[in-house]
Amino acid sequence: MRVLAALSGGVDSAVAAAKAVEAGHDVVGVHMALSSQPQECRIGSRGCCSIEDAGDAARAAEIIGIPFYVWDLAQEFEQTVITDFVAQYKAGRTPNPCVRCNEFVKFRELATRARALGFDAVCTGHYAAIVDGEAGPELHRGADNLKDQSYVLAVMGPEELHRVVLPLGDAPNKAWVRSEAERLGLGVSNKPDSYDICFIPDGDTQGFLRAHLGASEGEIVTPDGEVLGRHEGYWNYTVGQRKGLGIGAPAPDGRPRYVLETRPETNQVVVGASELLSISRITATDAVWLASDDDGSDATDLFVQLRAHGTPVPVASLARDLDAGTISVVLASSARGVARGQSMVVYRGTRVLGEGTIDATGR
Ligand SMILES: Nc1ncnc2c1ncn2[C@@H]1O[C@H](COP(=O)(O)OP(=O)(O)OP(=O)(O)O)[C@@H](O)[C@H]1O
Repeated sequence: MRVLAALSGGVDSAVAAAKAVEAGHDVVGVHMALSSQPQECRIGSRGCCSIEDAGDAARAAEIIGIPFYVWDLAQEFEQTVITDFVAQYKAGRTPNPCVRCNEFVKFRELATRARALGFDAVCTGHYAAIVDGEAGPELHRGADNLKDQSYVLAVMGPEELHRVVLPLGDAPNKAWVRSEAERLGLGVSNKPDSYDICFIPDGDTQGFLRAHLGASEGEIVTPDGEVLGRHEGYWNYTVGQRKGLGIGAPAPDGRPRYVLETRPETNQVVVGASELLSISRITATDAVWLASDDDGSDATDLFVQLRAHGTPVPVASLARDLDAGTISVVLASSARGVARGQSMVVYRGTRVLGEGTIDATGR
């Protein structure tokens, strides 16, 4: 196959590209330049803006012996992933930008360009596996449970399943990937892992949101409306958060309070007892369904994962309406701290069946 290998400059994608070559594919490497402010790049940073990363990607391609290009997708990244990130927080949700980057940038922009140029598939260093099933390719969890990235890949949609190569799906762990990088002579074997949010390399999400959304003082209230304190922007709070509420006194019964909800329309943050966080019904929107042979109606071995690296929760029943783009589940055991805006990924065992964005929860 003609394969376009997405090289981030990190160790995973370099090893993945080398594996694609070893598997006999005709491989070309591409690095996506994703920062619109490259002048702010700091040497040693591992955000999406690092110039070092492009250089590392180029060196890896040279060692592997494949042609290499840099594509400037900064505008697409800014207009989709970053814009969506800020808008979602403003709407009182907790977005996952890696999911949106996969959806908008890697499996839309990059994959579309790859197809237009005659490539059969895109290769990435994600830890997830494409398995040949009876009804066609299936997306499964990676062999390394700790690194598994199937959660952020479900959004690729059913067509891309046929056009993606994930050589690290059966990698036992990161140490093995690093040793492979060493064996292959790739200079990036000791490079640290990338940040959670690549466009916030200093990790200060609150500072980033303050810069984009300003400050907007409002009330911190109980579910009954009692005012307990003030905040400087509801977007600084996430459902399930306990620390940093700044409301001093605990509840009258001495138990800690948690963020239950943020209300953009009234600029309020609602806090309450931990049991109020438990939910057992979820509706997700913008659904994609990857499994043509499994509609999720049989609850055997059916789970949902509700955040990256979250523990899978068993499902009692699932209903989907793909025309309306919704997936609704009743959980077999309750889940806590489920935030709107996160992905709900549906698994049968290790297989990803579908995905949607959490829009509403209920008890
Ligand atoms: N800027 C980029 N240019 C090209 N491909 C990228 C870029 N960023 C990420 N990717 C692709 O997406 C995959 C997953 O990205 P992620 O940010 O999770 O990196 P990672 O798991 O740290 O992998 P790596 O060690 O390769 O950086 C990478 O392995 C790579 O194939």
